[in-house]
Amino acid sequence: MTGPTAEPPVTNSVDGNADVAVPVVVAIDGPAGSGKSSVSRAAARALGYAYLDTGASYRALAWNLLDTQVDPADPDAVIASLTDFDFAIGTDPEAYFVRVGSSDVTEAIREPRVTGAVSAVARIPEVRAWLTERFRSIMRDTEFDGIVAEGRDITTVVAPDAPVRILLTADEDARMARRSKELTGESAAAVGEALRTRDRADSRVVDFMNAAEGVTTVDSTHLDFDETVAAVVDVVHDQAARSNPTH
Ligand SMILES: Nc1ncnc2c1ncn2[C@@H]1O[C@H](COP(=O)(O)OP(=O)(O)OP(=O)(O)O)[C@@H](O)[C@H]1O
Ligand SMILES: Nc1ccn([C@@H]2O[C@H](COP(=O)(O)O)[C@@H](O)[C@H]2O)c(=O)n1
Repeated sequence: MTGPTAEPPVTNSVDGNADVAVPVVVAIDGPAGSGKSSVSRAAARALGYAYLDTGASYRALAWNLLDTQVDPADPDAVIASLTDFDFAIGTDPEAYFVRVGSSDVTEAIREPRVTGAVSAVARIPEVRAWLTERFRSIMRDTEFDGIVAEGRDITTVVAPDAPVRILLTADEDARMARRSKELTGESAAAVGEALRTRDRADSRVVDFMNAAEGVTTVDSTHLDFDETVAAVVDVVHDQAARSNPTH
């Protein structure tokens, strides 16, 4: 399927064929609760692009391990599980889903038990390499004119050459308050602690707190949701035009 065209497709001069359109990759990283999933999906919709939630893939793997009673803290067992890990993720921002085998796990992967297990899985290098390959192939094969891919290492590892790279951030108080609003059954203190613990664990593996060279920071601490989406879309328009000045 092809999304509505909001941006002229970028042409590929790398292989010498200036007429081959390649999808524009918009890479977005940031800490937990910074708005990566919700803002990236809304920005993808506004741009007519696909949307790739890489964290959902790590979560799907963690869900599968819990479901099949494999210890997420046992790297050898986790690596062995990849052979049979059959997952699919929807990249149309209007029809997002995550499936493992025939189970729709779109909601289940957000449960605190999965969130609590995912960092252990994500620190295994073989898991990162396996998923990174999947992400690159999804980005390459998209039928949309572009794809907004969000996570922790998209600007630095998965797509360091993306024409648009953004660090989406917000201060810890703002992120905790937004997450608390969503998780009404849990105390603000518990939500805050879970968020801090996960960021601490994840940042031992990749740096998503500081913008790498060439990455534009969008700080949403004092922006509402729509203003944040607009700020991201503005960066895309500026940087895509700069990397493809003929359009
Ligand atoms: N600028 C904003 N103003 C107010 N609320 C926001 C803003 N940006 C995002 N939100 C809200 O903050 C919450 C967290 O956003 P989201 O789940 O997209 O973050 P995330 O970075 O993907 O988190 P995680 O990494 O934990 O999955 C959501 O309820 C979202 O609607
Ligand atoms: N590029 C990424 C994306 C995610 N992770 C790990 O997955 C966890 C869940 O991600 P969310 O964005 O859905 O919160 C996250 O805590 C990381 O452990 C990753 O390592 N790299």
